[in-house]
Amino acid sequence: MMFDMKDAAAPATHAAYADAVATAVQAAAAYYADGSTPLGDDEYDALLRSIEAWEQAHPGEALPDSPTGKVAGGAALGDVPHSVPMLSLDNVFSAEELTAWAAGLERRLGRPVDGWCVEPKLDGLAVAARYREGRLVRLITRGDGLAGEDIGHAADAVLGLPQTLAEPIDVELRGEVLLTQSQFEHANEVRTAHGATPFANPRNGAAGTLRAKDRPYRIELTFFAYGAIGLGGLGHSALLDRLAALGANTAASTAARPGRCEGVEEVQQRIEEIAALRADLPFGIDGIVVKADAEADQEQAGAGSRAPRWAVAYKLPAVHKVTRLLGVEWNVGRTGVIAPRAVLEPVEVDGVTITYATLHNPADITRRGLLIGDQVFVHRAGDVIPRVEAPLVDQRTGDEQPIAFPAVCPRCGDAIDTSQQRWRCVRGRGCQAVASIRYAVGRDQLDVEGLGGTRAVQLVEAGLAADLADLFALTREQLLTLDRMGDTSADNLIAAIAEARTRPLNRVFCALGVLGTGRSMSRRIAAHFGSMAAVRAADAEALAEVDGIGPDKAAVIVAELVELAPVLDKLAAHGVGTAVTPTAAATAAAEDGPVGPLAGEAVVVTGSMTGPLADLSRNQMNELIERAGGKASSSVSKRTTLLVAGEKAGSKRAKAEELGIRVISPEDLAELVAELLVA
Ligand SMILES: NC(=O)c1ccc[n+]([C@@H]2O[C@H](COP(=O)([O-])OP(=O)(O)OC[C@H]3O[C@@H](n4cnc5c(N)ncnc54)[C@H](O)[C@@H]3O)[C@@H](O)[C@H]2O)c1
Ligand SMILES: [Zn+2]
Repeated sequence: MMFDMKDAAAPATHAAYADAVATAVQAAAAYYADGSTPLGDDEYDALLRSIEAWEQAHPGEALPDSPTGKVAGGAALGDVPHSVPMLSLDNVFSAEELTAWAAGLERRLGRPVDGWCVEPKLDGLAVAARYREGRLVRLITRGDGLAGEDIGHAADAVLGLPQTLAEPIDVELRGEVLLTQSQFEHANEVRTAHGATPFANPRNGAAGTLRAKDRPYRIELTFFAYGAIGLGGLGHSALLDRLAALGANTAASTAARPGRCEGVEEVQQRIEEIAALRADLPFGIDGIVVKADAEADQEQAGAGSRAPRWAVAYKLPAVHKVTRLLGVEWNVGRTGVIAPRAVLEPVEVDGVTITYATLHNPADITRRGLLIGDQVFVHRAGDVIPRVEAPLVDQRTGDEQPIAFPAVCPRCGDAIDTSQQRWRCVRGRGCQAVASIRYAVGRDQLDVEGLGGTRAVQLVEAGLAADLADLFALTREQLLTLDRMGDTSADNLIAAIAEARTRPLNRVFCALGVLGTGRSMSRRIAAHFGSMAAVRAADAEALAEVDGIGPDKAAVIVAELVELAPVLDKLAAHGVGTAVTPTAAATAAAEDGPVGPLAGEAVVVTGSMTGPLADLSRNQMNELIERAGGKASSSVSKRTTLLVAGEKAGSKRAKAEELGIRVISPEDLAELVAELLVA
């Protein structure tokens, strides 16, 4: 199967072994007390496996407080004795281990197992619920397996755990109590509203809630029954049906319903099915439990001191991991929604490294009580976007900082509509329009003078322009309808726009604001394809041929261009960006290599320009160099062949001299490319 947890190597020395035991004991104590462990479950499991490995290699030397072989690792206690011990489960981590385990059970029985039951391993806490004449009289935790804690005070708030059964019988139900995802979200909302610290994850919340007494608020939990004492004569799947008939909630009410399987192959298949459902289940599972279904098989197999021999947990990779919240970014979507995103210290969850997680909306941040610098639980399952669950409040150092909420739209600077949970720029879609027009008319793109600041806002608000292509359709009469727009400014603006019509392809492309394509990438794309039509016709593979575009970026560019199709069509209709630039490839093919006064040169420009080049921006300089057949770049390296050093050239000049690179002045360069300057 796809899940594989490598056995950790045994500690090398006795001291390392003792350290490992101490770490595990501490983690388990925190985990069973209120779930506040700093270890992810897979880290704990790996630690336990390494402890086991050492103990197997050193028989008789195990430390007495070692967690191996104990229910709850010996960390939980209680004073209400259990009628029948409440055991844990042995684990397997792969299809091979499961097959070996099943074969072992059949060897022990001396016959094939008479059917299996496969069900979700609910990620909560085991409880025993005692009923007398059908009425709930006692609710107890698992504790150390022999005795647990009385948590009767919490019974009221546990949904799916009936106060009265459908029949007046004496019975003890066993099952799991957990917080569903929505119960967890609600719990943290209620807790932060009461000034209490949020729960780090649902399991932690379930543990804390079951224990707590006299809280000024109520948090609901959910019960799933999966066993009973006193309902003999039934196989496991029949027992589950009976529990449901008595009125208890079981996993049969969920998409991951328990099912009987005949052979191990069928078991494997159902495991895959339930694993695939995991991300969409409204509650957490940390594995899948496989049980021999027949009562006769169960009785004959019996139990060890920690776990039954007729059932096993097939563990799924941990979906909760602890990492650090480094910051929060606020991104404005195309419709103006302002969404916060958590920036995380990279952490691997289920084979994928995560650096971002969703925070949904500002209320969500408040509800989770997050601070920058917090250790947080992140959750990732399947292809769902990872989410931050909550901080580990007792790991705080005091250096954590509050998360700053934006006061104005981070994209256009206008006000934010905070009346809904999802914050939105008051401009809605117009926010994108203003920002994208402002970018498009910038000095290094279309360079339209007189369209900065409020003019772009006015055009968008008057409905005269929704994107950069609309600028080319503007008439003098339309402009004159705008506030504070006189004849002269209207004429000037019309003239500036007319001039922008003739901008070369690289600048028009850059003006589109396609993700990941700044000035220099736009130059490369323009040089490679030669026309907007060729860029639009390119698929990801063709785009990936451009220097610096990998397959991921190529796919993003293709997707963005598809979205921009209406804008590109309008631009083409206005004749903007349609001029054909001789492509680098065509030039090379025709002339056996690039041509021009800077052919073959890798050029870097530094310092301020003087002489004939004094007025050129850095972008214009780079364009000039490329028109002259050179390759412009921004940093000096061994590949650089020419440095143009203007006034106040600093470290780049020093580095070029150190590398023995030819250094010339702006005037020298102007002379070299004089032909192009005249044109
Ligand atoms: N992160 C940590 O620091 C830390 C510390 C201690 C333990 N743990 C985790 O706890 C687990 C060990 O705890 P455990 O002893 O409670 O055992 P377990 O969780 O591996 O398995 C036994 C438990 O599974 C539960 N369960 C859920 N669904 C069930 C079903 N359908 N049928 C039967 N039982 C079902 C029951 O509560 C049962 O007691 C390990 O997986 C470990 O990762 C983590
Ligand atoms: Zn905005």
